[in-house]
Amino acid sequence: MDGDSSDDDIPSLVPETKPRVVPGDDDEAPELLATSNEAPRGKVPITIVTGYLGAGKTTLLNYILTEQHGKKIAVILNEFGDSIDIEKQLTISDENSTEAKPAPFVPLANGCICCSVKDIGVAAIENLMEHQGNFDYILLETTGLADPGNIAPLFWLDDGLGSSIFLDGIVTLVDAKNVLKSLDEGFGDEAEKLEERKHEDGHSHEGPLLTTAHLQISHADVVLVNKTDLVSEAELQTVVDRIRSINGLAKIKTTTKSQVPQLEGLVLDLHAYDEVTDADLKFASKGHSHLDPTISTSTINFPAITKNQLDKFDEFLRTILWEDELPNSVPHEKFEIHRLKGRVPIVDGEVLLVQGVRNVYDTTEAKRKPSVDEQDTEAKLVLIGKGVDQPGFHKSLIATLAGS
Ligand SMILES: Nc1nc2c(ncn2[C@@H]2O[C@H](COP(=O)(O)OP(=O)(O)OP(=O)(O)O)[C@@H](O)[C@H]2O)c(=O)[nH]1
Ligand SMILES: [Zn+2]
Repeated sequence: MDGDSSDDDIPSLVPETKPRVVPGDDDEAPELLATSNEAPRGKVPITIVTGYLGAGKTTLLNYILTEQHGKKIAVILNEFGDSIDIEKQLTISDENSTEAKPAPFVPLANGCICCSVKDIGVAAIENLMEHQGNFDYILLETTGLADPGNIAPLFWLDDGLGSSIFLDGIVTLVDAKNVLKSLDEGFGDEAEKLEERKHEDGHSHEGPLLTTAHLQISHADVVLVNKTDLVSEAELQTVVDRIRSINGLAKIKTTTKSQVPQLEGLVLDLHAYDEVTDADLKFASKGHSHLDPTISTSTINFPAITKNQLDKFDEFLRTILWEDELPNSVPHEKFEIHRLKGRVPIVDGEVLLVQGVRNVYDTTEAKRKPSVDEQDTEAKLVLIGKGVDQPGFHKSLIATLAGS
């Protein structure tokens, strides 16, 4: 397959500067955004809080706004008056202030500031950034129907907002009582739309339903299974197992009233888009249940690659992420990748870390740990999505690396 692939387009995988690659429109040459390889110091981290209608997102943010956690957090709620409690806080804060309200940002007693906007648009965040110094963390609640895969690249990419903000991770709230139904049928209007679409297309054999609930779980770095008070132990376990089978990489915690046992690592400072630890990937590779017919997690294990194979490895990533194809014409069923993480040791070199969300991906080199053990010779690529558990992935990767 070397024939028509133009070598000029292959981004360097030996990053003095970190390549961040975005596919252009179909006929455009891909755009390559160079960024510095430094930790995102000086940038404000943002955690996206997503989850289905009524799952407990606002309850979580409310909880954080009133907790004493010693952090200055800016909370952006996507709907004004979304929660009565927040409204109350807004009112109280306004009363305390003598000035005309410089809406929409309201300082709260514990050092947080709160903003309520209809649109989670870029403008709200730019407005917020003018308050820089007043806070050191941003939490953003998306609407219940949001697809986090579309939002994440907004903050992950280095142009525009990404220069002052970095994406720390995605937290998905799940309603323990309703999530299984949402996964099987969609939710309310969505169920009807999905049903309609099926009829319009005339594809009754389209395969299993991909709902918003799937998208929110497959992109999550942390899943909080909330409303545990409404289900039995056994039901809760079923829910957790189903979520685990969809997303083998996410941390899963159960909560009532969105009361997370700790913020650090569960809502804040997730580092989901910069670190790729061996432990994360090992965990993901364990489960092979197929409890969900639509989305699953799959791991490709392969030997460490050589420096000469870096371009080939990148070709593999580009082909699966941008073209939804397996290179080397390996036959396959249709697939769709939502999230990707990998650790790929380079023989006599560093370890390549790979991050992907939908068709955007990023590679960085991490220093090898001094101890030489198994993780230095084994590479792992974890894929979350539709149809990612086909043996063709492994076959195609090995063939591509071999350069045939
Ligand atoms: N029983 C029970 N109710 C809960 C729990 N957590 C939240 N609720 C209630 O569920 C309702 C919805 O919670 P919200 O926090 O507004 O949910 P949301 O995800 O922000 O909802 P939308 O913004 O409408 O998508 C509220 O009435 C909450 O009080 C819980 O653990 N158990
Ligand atoms: Zn809400």
